[in-house]
Amino acid sequence: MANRLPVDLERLPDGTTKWKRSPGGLVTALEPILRRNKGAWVGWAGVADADLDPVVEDGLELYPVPLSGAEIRDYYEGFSNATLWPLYHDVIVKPEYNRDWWNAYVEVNRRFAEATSKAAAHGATVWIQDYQLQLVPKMLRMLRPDLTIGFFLHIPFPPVELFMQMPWRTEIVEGLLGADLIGFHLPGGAQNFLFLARRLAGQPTSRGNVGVRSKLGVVQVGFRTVRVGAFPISIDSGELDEQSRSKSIRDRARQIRKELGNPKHIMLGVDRLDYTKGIDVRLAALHELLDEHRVDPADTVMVQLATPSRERVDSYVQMRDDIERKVSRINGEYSEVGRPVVHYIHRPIPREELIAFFVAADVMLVTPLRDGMNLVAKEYVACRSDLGGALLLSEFTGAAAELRQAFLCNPHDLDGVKDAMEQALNQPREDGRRHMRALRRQVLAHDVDRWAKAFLDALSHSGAAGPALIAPAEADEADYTAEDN
Ligand SMILES: O=P(O)(O)OC[C@H]1O[C@H](O[C@H]2O[C@H](CO)[C@@H](O)[C@H](O)[C@H]2O)[C@H](O)[C@@H](O)[C@@H]1O
Ligand SMILES: Nc1ccn([C@@H]2O[C@H](COP(=O)(O)OP(=O)(O)O)[C@@H](O)[C@H]2O)c(=O)n1
Repeated sequence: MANRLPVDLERLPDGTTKWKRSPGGLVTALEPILRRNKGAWVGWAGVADADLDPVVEDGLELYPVPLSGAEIRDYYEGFSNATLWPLYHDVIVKPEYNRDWWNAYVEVNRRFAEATSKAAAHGATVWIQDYQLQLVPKMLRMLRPDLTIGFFLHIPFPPVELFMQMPWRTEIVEGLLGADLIGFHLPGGAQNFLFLARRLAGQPTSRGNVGVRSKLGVVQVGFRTVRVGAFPISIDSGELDEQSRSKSIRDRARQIRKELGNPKHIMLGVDRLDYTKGIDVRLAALHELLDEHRVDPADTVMVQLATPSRERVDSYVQMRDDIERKVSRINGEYSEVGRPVVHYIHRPIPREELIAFFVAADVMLVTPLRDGMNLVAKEYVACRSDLGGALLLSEFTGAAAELRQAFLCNPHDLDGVKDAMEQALNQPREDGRRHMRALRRQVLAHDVDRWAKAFLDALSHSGAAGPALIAPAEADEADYTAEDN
């Protein structure tokens, strides 16, 4: 179950409807998993007031949950994306704490819990995805104690000092504790959560370090044991590797280079248009490198593919204006007629076209100020069987914990980003091949199947379905406390 179905319903001008792929990495990651495992997907169809019966679409069983226009405003755009999203992403913009939005969040979470309670067979396993649905685990457990419930958070779980701003912090922690297993991308998020479970919910927890896909943390909630772990998500890397080797993609990649004027260097950004992604940072870096004659506008091109996202949320409206102003300033100062330095596309791009761009690009720009994982970084690597290309990667992405051979940068340090960009543009070919080989080893070995298997194996060994992985009795008495620290 996730806020969005893997497809959005599109209403066409002639009154008919069709389904189209919905945006974001959560769908990229989960769609192939569900397809292979024959599960049902409960979620919103992406438009207001679509009260639809369950459907089978392209082999996937979908259970649409309706949202009214007011709920989209208050639950989705409001509490999910103007409160939780900025709070969990280091308060890059100021989170808004609005009581009406909170009430809508509770109400919609209840609707998701009820819809799932009706759809799930006796004793089924339910996997709840992401920050929009943090109250569902507890609500669903109350409705259906027979279920095994997992929860995975796709965005960062914030440091305790920031989470404590949340007026409904205890309700959220208690909501999550309804699950048998709570997964985060990184051990740090799991550890932040364990601290809050002690501090806010007053539950005893384990104190040792959480590992990656190992050494789960434990929260004792009455007679129930809730496990907490780190499971970095990934992509269907084998499939992408294969697709990117096809003749049609190779031909299209060559054609893209030609259409861009066969420049010496193509830099590429691929993101939802979101202030967390640091699109402004890479544009500022490029602008200064051009000013300092460290990048030559005659032989370098940047392409920014930006999927429209959350377009009615104020901070997104402002950010779009800022990005578009930066793009036109660079082009105004450095482009020639018919040869822009920055190509900016604010539309969704077909999947095959995107893969061809990955194959064509010499430097991939991934510069978020904060990102739970960032699947684009992994997709680029999976598409480079030729061992060409370079990845510029922000340290503040989940992906940076695994992709250590990238050109890592701190997006808050503009000089550092500029240096890393320049190095990536000019790296010697043999060094590039060595780095890309190592990156590919990581991404191809740790694919999305492995992620899902690690999570679901841990879930099947927990809660209603089996014995504790770390039995409370095994833990040192001193490891358990309900007091603050
Ligand atoms: O549904 P939207 O509001 O249009 O947003 C799209 C999705 O964005 C977020 O994706 C995250 O999940 C990725 C996969 O785990 C991860 O790589 C990335 O760092 C996250 O930002 C969001 O978490 C999803 O719920 C949204 O559907
Ligand atoms: N213009 C774009 C931008 C991203 N995407 C896809 O959207 C997903 C983004 O995932 P992500 O984990 O990097 O970031 P979020 O958008 O989930 O925060 C990737 O699978 C991209 O390939 C796209 O299809 N078209």
